[in-house]
Amino acid sequence: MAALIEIERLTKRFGAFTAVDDVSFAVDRGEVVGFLGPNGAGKSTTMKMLAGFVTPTSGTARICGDDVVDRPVAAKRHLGYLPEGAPTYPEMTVTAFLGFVASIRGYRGSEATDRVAHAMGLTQLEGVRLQPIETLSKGFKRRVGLAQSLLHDPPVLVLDEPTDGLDPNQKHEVRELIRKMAPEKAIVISTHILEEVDAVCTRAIIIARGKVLADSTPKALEAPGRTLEQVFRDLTMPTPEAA
Ligand SMILES: Nc1ncnc2c1ncn2[C@@H]1O[C@H](COP(=O)(O)OP(=O)(O)OP(=O)(O)O)[C@@H](O)[C@H]1O
Repeated sequence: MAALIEIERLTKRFGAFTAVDDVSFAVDRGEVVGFLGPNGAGKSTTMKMLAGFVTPTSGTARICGDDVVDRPVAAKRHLGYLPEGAPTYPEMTVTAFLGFVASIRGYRGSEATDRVAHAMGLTQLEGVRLQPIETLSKGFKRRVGLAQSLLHDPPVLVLDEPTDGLDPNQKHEVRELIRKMAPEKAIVISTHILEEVDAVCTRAIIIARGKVLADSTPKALEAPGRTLEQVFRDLTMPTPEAA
């Protein structure tokens, strides 16, 4: 069976600058891929192309077999996407925003209400359900973003720094949630927290200057006797000649 995420030779250029350079990888059900790289490596741009927010310059991306450019609506149906930053519509309450997302996803009546309640439960948002999103702390805003990505229980999740801004307890909760969902889904998370990779990821892809430099299990990358941080630095620190 084909992988749930299939990326082939994906490239994005902004003018003369190549942000994502010939990136290929596939993600199967049950895998949690940690997408790592220094600032500006091309992680968010790759995720935005998967989510259909940025059009690739060349190459292809498919979600559950649907090409994100040729079949954008079908591809988005299979996908939960957490973008960087906070959700839009800051003046909406949490319940109203998630209700709006449920209606866009095609749910009506009690099914919509149940979906919203379930997503709020997974992300522990019940206590702030009637608060406008703009009045929430950074961590709560992040969880609203996560809740909208999970609402339709998609088989593929693309989460751009899901634990950014969360306190240690919430980080733990979100990692547990990702671990719990993992067997049923293909998940890609970008992160700067290397312990997170050890904690939740079955595989790590390291990218720098738009190119994939490593793609392996965290264990294999670390062996023998190296930490993931050392591997990350060795691969991504600019050499004096390149600088
Ligand atoms: N719309 C755009 N126009 C021009 N350049 C862009 C645009 N979007 C991204 N870039 C550039 O592409 C490069 C990759 O950016 P991207 O946001 O994908 O990196 P990242 O790996 O997610 O970084 P970070 O870890 O800082 O979030 C950066 O140099 C960025 O400035």
